[in-house]
Amino acid sequence: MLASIGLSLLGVAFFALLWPVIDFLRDRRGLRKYPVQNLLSGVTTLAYNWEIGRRHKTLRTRRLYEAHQEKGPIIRVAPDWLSFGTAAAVKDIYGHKSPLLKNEVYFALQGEGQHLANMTDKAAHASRRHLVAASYAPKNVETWEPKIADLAGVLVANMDKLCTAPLPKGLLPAPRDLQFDGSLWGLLFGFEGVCQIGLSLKLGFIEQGSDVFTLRRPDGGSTKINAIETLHGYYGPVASLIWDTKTFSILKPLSGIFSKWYARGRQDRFDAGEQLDDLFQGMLKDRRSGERPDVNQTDRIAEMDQMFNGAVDGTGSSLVNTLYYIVKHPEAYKRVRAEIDEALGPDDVIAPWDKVKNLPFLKACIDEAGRLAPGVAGDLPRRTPPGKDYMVAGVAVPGDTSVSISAYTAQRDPVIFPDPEAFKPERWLIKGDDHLKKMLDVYLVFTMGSRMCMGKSVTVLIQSVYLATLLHRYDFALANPDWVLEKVEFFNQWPKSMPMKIWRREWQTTNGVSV
Ligand code: HEM
Repeated sequence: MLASIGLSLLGVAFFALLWPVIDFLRDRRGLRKYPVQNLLSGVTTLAYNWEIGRRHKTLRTRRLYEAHQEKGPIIRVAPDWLSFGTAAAVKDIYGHKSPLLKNEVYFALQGEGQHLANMTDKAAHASRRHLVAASYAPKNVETWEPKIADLAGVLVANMDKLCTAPLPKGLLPAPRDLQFDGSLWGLLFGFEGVCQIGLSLKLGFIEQGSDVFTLRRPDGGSTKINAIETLHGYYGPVASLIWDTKTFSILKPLSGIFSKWYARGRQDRFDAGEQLDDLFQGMLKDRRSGERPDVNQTDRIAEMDQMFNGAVDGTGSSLVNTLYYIVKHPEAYKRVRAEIDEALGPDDVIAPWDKVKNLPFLKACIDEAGRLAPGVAGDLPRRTPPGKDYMVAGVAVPGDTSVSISAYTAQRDPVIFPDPEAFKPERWLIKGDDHLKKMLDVYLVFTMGSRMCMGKSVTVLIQSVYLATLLHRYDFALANPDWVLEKVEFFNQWPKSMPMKIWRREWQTTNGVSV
């Protein structure tokens, strides 16, 4: 009896292992002609999980980019998934007119509720987007700015304490002077800034200089957590497992665990009659009709999950990367500083939005840092419509196949971005032809089309105020000119520590007194 059960199990296991190989050999989709990313990419999606999860000295998006350089413009990254390597694919996959839907990975990401980024039904997505559009509208910057200005004030008070003596020209900072961790403060500011605009949630990260937060548990008790560390600890395994949508279900019960607690706190404030001007408010009370909208609490929790992922990570890592590239490139540093100094007076301690919202070179630095190091680095797979071929970059892709091009790769296409590895903010300021349009047409940091990021105005405000405030008041130096910022990448890119020397600039105030 036992022997026959054993044999049956062996048979099932053998078939389960063999079937993908048979399927690969049958090649019903005709994808075998494309080079594979690794030996198993044509056979099992686990090959993709492996690429995400494995430790390697080169980051995953970089490896994929290099694989495209070596193997060609189309690579099979999973049995039914093609990765593209030329910017020509961007519009076909993500553009306004693209009929492609998000692929099944986004289904897998749906826990009990759905958020905008993982909704796959077009009508439901359009209706949710319409509902929250008024909350995200750029005109709300006026209500968001005081929150960010207050935060920047606390930041400055802390930065002043980290300042060391000015660095004499031509010298390197002493190791003991590398007091400012540009990654830590950037991530903290991004997280706190987004939470204040999104949820009116004051975390106290900038006051305390750490991500420790006390969560109120549903049972009335409280738990201290390292918020950023905890989220990254969760999203690391998620990003590695999610692609194998069946295996991922074991992690699903964990999704939303913290968002539930944050959402409860926000809901309590609403129930107590507080009318807060934040992004969450629109899901509690329709900003147009004043009615209670058709969004349940599980969906609100899901929206928060999305915020604690791309929104805080994207903003935090942009702050870190832009400061890194500026400080590393003396010419850009000088130019952006001159631009900021011209816009702000010596008495402007916190950069007012009104004075920094139209600084072309600062904006170019942010865009260029995003081009080289997109915070949301992972592939955003879309599915071709079933039953017919779909053209991507001039190539017929069979129906019901996943396709993607990572922002990291698209934004290094040398046809659109000559000298692609160089940090050249000035490329965004070239005038006179359709050069800028060509670059924007393939700029994928926020993706594009109907699924484009809704939080761009939020993050642009946070980034402009943070960077202009810091660059106006302080000087920075990395350990040495060759120092390189390291990162961890799962789905988003997380910068590792960036020790810098920080010191107060000296300049003349209007009444001639040096401050
Ligand atoms: C530099 C910062 C940011 C980056 C790089 C970024 C990037 C992205 C990307 C790539 C997507 C598309 C995801 C996909 O297709 O799977 C997205 C969607 C989204 N982002 Fe952002 N994001 C940033 C900041 C924010 C902020 C601050 C918020 C809100 C507070 C936000 C809210 C959203 C929402 C709601 C969506 C879903 C849009 C939809 O599918 O309709 N993002 N973001």
